[in-house]
Amino acid sequence: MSIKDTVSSAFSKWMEASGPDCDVVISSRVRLARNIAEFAFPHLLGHEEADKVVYAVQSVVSSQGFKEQGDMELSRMTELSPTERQILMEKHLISPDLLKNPEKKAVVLRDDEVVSIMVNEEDHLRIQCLLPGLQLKECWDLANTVDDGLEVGLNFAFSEEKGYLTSCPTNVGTGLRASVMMHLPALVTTGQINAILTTLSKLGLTVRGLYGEGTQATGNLFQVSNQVTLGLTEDEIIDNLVMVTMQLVTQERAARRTLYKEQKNHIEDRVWRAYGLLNYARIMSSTDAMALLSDLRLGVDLEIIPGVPAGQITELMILTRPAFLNKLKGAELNQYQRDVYRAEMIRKRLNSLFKA
Ligand SMILES: Nc1ncnc2c1ncn2[C@@H]1O[C@H](COP(=O)(O)OP(=O)(O)OP(=O)(O)O)[C@@H](O)[C@H]1O
Repeated sequence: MSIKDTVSSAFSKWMEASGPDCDVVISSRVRLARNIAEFAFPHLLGHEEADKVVYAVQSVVSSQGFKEQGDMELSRMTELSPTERQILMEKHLISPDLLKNPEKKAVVLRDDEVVSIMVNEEDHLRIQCLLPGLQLKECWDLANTVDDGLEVGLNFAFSEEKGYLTSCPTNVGTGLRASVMMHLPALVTTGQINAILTTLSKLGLTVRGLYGEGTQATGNLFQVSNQVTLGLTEDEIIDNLVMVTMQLVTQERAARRTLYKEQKNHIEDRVWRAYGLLNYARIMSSTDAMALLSDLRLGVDLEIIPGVPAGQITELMILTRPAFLNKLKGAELNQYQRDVYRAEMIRKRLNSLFKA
C-alpha cells in the first residue's frame, strides 16, 4: 500500500479493536527520539542541512539490509498536499508538529501503517510504532528492531553518561515515550477521572488529549504516557505503564458495571439517544460527533447494541475529522458545510453498518 492509498482510507490497523483489553485501550504507541551526530538539532537546521538529514535517512531506508523491516516508503512532506498531510495527522500516523515547515520534513511509512518514522520533527528521527489494544511490549520490540536497522547506517548522538541526546532535555536518555489511548467514559461519568488524573501525574505519567501535547481530551479519549525518559530502562518504562494501564482498565470496567447496574435506564437511554442523533441529525459538529460516537462505543462494549464491530466506530471518529471530509468531498468545505457533510457521512456509514 502506498502513502497515497494511506491517505485515501480512514482505517488503520491500530483501529482494529482486536488487541488485548481493547474494550478500554484503543491503541498503544511507542516512539523513540533519535538524532544524527553529524547534524545540529532540527530547529537549528537550514533548508540545505535539513535536506541532508532526509537524504541520509532515505539512503538507509532504501538499503538492502533495511528491507527486512518491511515495505517502507519515504515521502517528503512537500510531495503531499496540505489535506493529505493533515489526514496523516488525523490518522495519528504523524504528529501535529510534522505539519509545520513541511519543506524541511519527511515521513517514512510502513505499508501496514504500524511503523512510521518522522524526519526533522523535534528530533531528526521519531520512530513510532502503533498497535491496537494494550500491546506496549510489542510496540517497544518493534521500535527497537527498527532502531537497530537505522543504526546500521546512521551514527546516533549518544553519550555514555546520559544516553541518547535529544533536542528537548525531557527526552534525553532512552528517548522513549510510551503511551496508551484509553476510552474512559464511565470514569468520566462517575467523576472519578479527576482524582485519577492527579494520581497519574504523581506517578510520573502525563495525560494528553486526542492529538497529543497541547490538545484537549475529546470523546472520553485520554492518552496516558511516561513523563520521564532518564534513569529508567526502556523495559522499566514499559512495565510501569502497562501496570498502571491495567489498573485503569480494571477501574473503568468496574465503573461501567456499576453504572449499568445502578442506572440501567439512564445508560440505555444515553446510548440509544446517541444512536438516534447519529442516525438522524442533519448538522453535526466534530465535538458532538466525538461525544456521541463515544456513547455509541460504550453501548457496543456493554452489548446494549449488538453486532457492531467496535473498530468501525473508531474509524468513524477519524473519517469525520476535517481533512478527511474535505478529501471525501473533493473540496475545501467551510465549517458549516463540513458539519452538514459530517452528519451525512455518519448516517450513511451507520446505515450500512446496521444493515450488515
Ligand atoms: N496511544 C496512542 N494511540 C494513537 N495515537 C497516539 C497515541 N499516543 C500518541 N499518539 C499520537 O502521537 C502524536 C504525538 O503525541 P504526543 O505529542 O503526545 O507525543 P510526542 O510528540 O511523541 O512527544 P513529545 O511531546 O515529547 O515530543 C499525536 O498525534 C498523538 O495523538
